[in-house]
Amino acid sequence: MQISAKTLTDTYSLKNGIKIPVVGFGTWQSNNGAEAYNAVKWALEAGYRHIDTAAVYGNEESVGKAIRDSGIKRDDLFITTKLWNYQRDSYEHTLQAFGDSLSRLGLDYVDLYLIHWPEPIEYRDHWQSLNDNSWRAMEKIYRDGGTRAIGVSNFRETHINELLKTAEITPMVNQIFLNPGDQEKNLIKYNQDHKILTEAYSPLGTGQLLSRPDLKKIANKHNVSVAQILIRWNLEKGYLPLPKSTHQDFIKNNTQVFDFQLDSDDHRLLDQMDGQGQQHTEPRLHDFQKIVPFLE
Ligand SMILES: NC(=O)C1=CN([C@@H]2O[C@H](COP(=O)(O)OP(=O)(O)OC[C@H]3O[C@@H](n4cnc5c(N)ncnc54)[C@H](OP(=O)(O)O)[C@@H]3O)[C@@H](O)[C@H]2O)C=CC1
Ligand SMILES: O=C1CO[C@H](CO)[C@@H](O)[C@@H]1O
Repeated sequence: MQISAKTLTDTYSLKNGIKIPVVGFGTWQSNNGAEAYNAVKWALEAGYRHIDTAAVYGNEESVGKAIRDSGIKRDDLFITTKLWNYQRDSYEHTLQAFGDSLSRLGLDYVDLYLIHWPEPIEYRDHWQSLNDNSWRAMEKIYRDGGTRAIGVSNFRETHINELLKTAEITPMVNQIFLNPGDQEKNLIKYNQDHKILTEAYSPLGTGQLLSRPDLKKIANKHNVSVAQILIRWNLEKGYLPLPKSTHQDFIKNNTQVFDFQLDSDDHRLLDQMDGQGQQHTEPRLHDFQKIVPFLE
């Protein structure tokens, strides 16, 4: 399918008019230090201008340093970070968590700030009020210019419906697990109806989709990699993929998604993959407490 984007710097528009580059670079499981630093450095060299991180990834310092060292004008970059569960038991803690993320990144503002998960296990019995409090703080951060857009991640229809009952500013983005194996058609329609841009996390299924023979067949037909097919599928659907890699050759390969297009046979095969393989799941939060000591 033809798409209007021709490069990584082409953009979608959020409902508040802010432009967001059509592909973002993922950084989960890129360790703070040389790994995350080099990955972001290579991504920026390869042409990415949109970087996705999160407090819980533990790498905001290295991500921020690579951004600052790149010499690229801040205005030309789009940086997302996310509010982690443990830091959002109150309005004040959300404000504090945001300030901590900004200092770790070494930036004056971010472009997008997301609530990372709607229903942290510990707060399950009162997730509505938890989200209301965090969202009020997100609105303040937005109004104060700390972020150019606000949104949510892993929210289902019910979570957004609840949020909309009290929100003064409505979410601009919903970042969800999305790839041909889990196509989330209803949630995407809901996002579209509410002018919420859908961002696709784990577009390569955290690497698990890359060895599928049916995808390899499509990739071979176009003489590209499976990763390129999956990123291109997202773009042709109008979503915003966030592929991650720590290898310079993969990082470059994943940018080359504008010189070929999927045909109707490919789309039919890709559509049939819905529901096959890994599906959206909620993590056990305790696992993350151990790996990110500064958030405990
Ligand atoms: N909001 C949320 O709750 C979540 C958000 N995310 C965001 O989405 C991003 C992407 O999702 P993620 O689950 O990390 O993984 P992806 O689906 O992007 O897959 C990444 C894996 O694919 C490998 N890979 C990447 N490109 C290639 C290639 N061209 N050839 C071969 N292998 C390749 C990587 O290898 P290697 O790294 O070794 O190079 C890595 O193992 C995250 O990094 C994060 O920013 C992810 C999960 C949850
Ligand atoms: O962004 C994230 C990285 O992946 C984790 C899943 O294992 C998520 O919990 C988290 O939201």
